[in-house]
Formats: sequence, C-alpha cells, structure tokens
Amino acid sequence: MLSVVPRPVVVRAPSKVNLHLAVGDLRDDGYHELNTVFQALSLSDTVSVVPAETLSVTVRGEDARVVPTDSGNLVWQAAEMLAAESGRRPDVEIAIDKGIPVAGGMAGGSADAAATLVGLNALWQLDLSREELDGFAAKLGSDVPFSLHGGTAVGTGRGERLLPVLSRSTFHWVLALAKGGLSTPTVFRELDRLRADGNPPRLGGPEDLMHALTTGDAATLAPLLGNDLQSAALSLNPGLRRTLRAGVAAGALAGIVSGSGPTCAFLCAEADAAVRVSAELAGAGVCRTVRVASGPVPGARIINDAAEGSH
Ligand SMILES: C[C@](O)(CO)[C@H](O)COP(=O)(O)OP(=O)(O)OC[C@H]1O[C@@H](n2ccc(N)nc2=O)[C@H](O)[C@@H]1O
Ligand SMILES: Nc1ncnc2c1ncn2[C@@H]1O[C@H](COP(=O)(O)OP(=O)(O)OP(=O)(O)O)[C@@H](O)[C@H]1O
Repeated sequence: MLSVVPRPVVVRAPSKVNLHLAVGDLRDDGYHELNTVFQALSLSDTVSVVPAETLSVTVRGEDARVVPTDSGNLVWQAAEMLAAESGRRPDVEIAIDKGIPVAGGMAGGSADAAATLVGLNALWQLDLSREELDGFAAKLGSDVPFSLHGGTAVGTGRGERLLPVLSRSTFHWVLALAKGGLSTPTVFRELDRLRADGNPPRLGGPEDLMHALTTGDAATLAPLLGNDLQSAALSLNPGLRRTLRAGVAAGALAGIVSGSGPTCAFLCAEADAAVRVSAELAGAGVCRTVRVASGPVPGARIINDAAEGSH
C-alpha cells in the first residue's frame, strides 16, 4: 500500500509600505482612524500548510528567533479561526519562510496571516468567498485585509476598509532594514503623546498622491509621500533621521519610515537607480542591511497547485 504523502499548499504574501499614512484621532476602541494608501511590495514571506496530527508553527529566515511559534503567532490564530468556522480540528503544520523584517513596519505578521487564510481555504477546501476571507482578515489585524488584497489601495477605518487605487506603473524601492524593531502600539502611543505636547503638522488627504499614482511617474510621486507616524518613530529611534538622510544622499527621490517603522523605504527613479542606491546605502553604516523591491504586486497568492496533491 503506497503511503500518500500529503502535499502542502504554498502561499506567497507581500510586504507593504504606506505611501500616505494620515493618522486621525484615537477612537474609543483604542484604534486610530486612518486614511492611508497602501502599496504591496515584492519583498515577501512564503507560508506552507500541510495536514498534520496537530497544529504547529515553524519559522525560518529573517529574525526567525524572535517570532513566536505558539498562539502568539498570527498564523496560529488564523488556523484556529478557520478551524472553528468549519467545525474541524486545526490539524495542520504551518511553515513560515520569512523575507519581511520582523516588527519592521511592513506588515510581516499580517502577510503570514493572510497567506494562512488563503492556504487553508484551499487545503481544507472551504470555498470561503473573498468577503468571508476579508472578514476573518479584519479580525486578525488592521493590515491583514490589505495583505490579502495586494496592489495599491486606500485604507480607511483602522486600515481594514479598502478601495483599490489605479497605479499605472511599477515603482522601485530600496528598503533599509534597521537593527531591532518598533512595537506598533508603542509608536501610535508616542504619536498621541507628541500631539498632546504640541501640535505636530498632520497630513491632509491622499488626493494629490493618488493623482500622482495615475501618472506613474516616480519623480511626481516622491514629494507627496507622507507618514504621520514618522515623527513618533523618529522620536523612539532618532538614528532613523541619519538613515533617511543617507538614502536621499545616495540618490533616492525620497525616503519615509514604512508604517510604524523602523524600516525606511526609499523611492527610486527606476530599477537601475534602486540597485545603485542600495549598494551605497549598504556601505553607509546607517542600517542593518538593505533590500531592493518593487510594487505594486498581488496580495496573498498560492504559488503551487494544491490540486496536484489530490491526484
Ligand atoms: C501602522 C500600520 O501598519 C499602517 O498600515 C497599521 O495601522 C498597523 O496595523 P496592525 O499592525 O495590523 O495593527 P493591529 O494589530 O490591528 O493593532 C495593533 C495596535 O496598533 C494600534 N493601532 C493599529 C491600527 C490603527 N488604525 N490604530 C491603532 O492605534 C493599536 O494600539 C492596536 O492595538
Ligand atoms: N508571523 C509572524 N511574523 C512576524 N511577527 C509575528 C508573527 N506572528 C506574530 N508576530 C509578532 O508580531 C510582532 C510584530 O511583527 P510584524 O512583523 O507583524 O510587525 P510589523 O511588520 O511592524 O507589523 P505592522 O506593519 O502591521 O505594524 C512581532 O514582534 C512578533 O512578536
């Protein structure tokens, strides 16, 4: 009797930057109202799910040692959520291959959670719709719906209410990965503290930036990048000022802190410029390491055909 080796479902999920991140006031539920424009980038994680005796999580790659492998991991929570929904045990082994910096402001955990929702929907043949998956994603975290959606999109609410945005061309980015991370809630709290102390300028709406996206011209887009969390991230990690200056000195069109940081994202004129900027930045002693990435790219997608496993 041939033993059938269960085939895994493998999903790739992108990282994100916020091209525009306007943070509104603190809501009663502890979240801030956002008006943001997300872009999904080619720097990604892959998550594989395969049937097993019991639920387990393993992590390889980028900062794997600081990523929880118990119910603290968002993929664990995603698996338990879908298992409860479908009245089954979460009998699955989840293997995460990380390329997205941990606690870096690029929605790494959110990407893995979105990948797990997509992977289990296929593995367990749940046939959940986009809307149903979006509902689970929003419960897992404010960035998870965008990790599912990918592309370029406006996020409102906590960031979980999405509207697709036309983005005509591919944009080329250099990412400066920092030593250590920043806790997202800590950065939001720091912004509230700074706002209580003074009245730092607040970003307006994303209209100008969205128009620039339709032109597809990086030089038009660059001066419109903005992030209300940047002042809070810089207050918590002042060394990032040097990183931001170094990226522009190396030839980037503009640089911003990615989401809650500490990763700094530099928009470059085109692919060759990004390679040159990354080489110069890597040698400038202002970050742990650098990555080159482009966007927009699709959201969480299966990259092997689960159907093969069922022949
Ligand atoms: C900073 C961003 O990455 C920008 O896209 C997101 O707003 C953060 O998304 P996320 O990490 O998925 O955030 P969640 O896991 O939903 O929330 C973590 C914590 O961040 C803070 N938080 C998050 C989202 C939001 N709109 N307002 C907030 O104040 C809250 O303290 C919350 O308890
Ligand atoms: N799959 C996961 N990958 C990375 N971190 C995870 C994961 N699951 C849980 N975590 C925990 O979440 C914390 C934040 O990690 P994550 O990489 O999601 O931050 P982030 O990219 O800044 O998120 P965001 O940009 O959405 O705020 C980590 O310190 C880690 O302890």
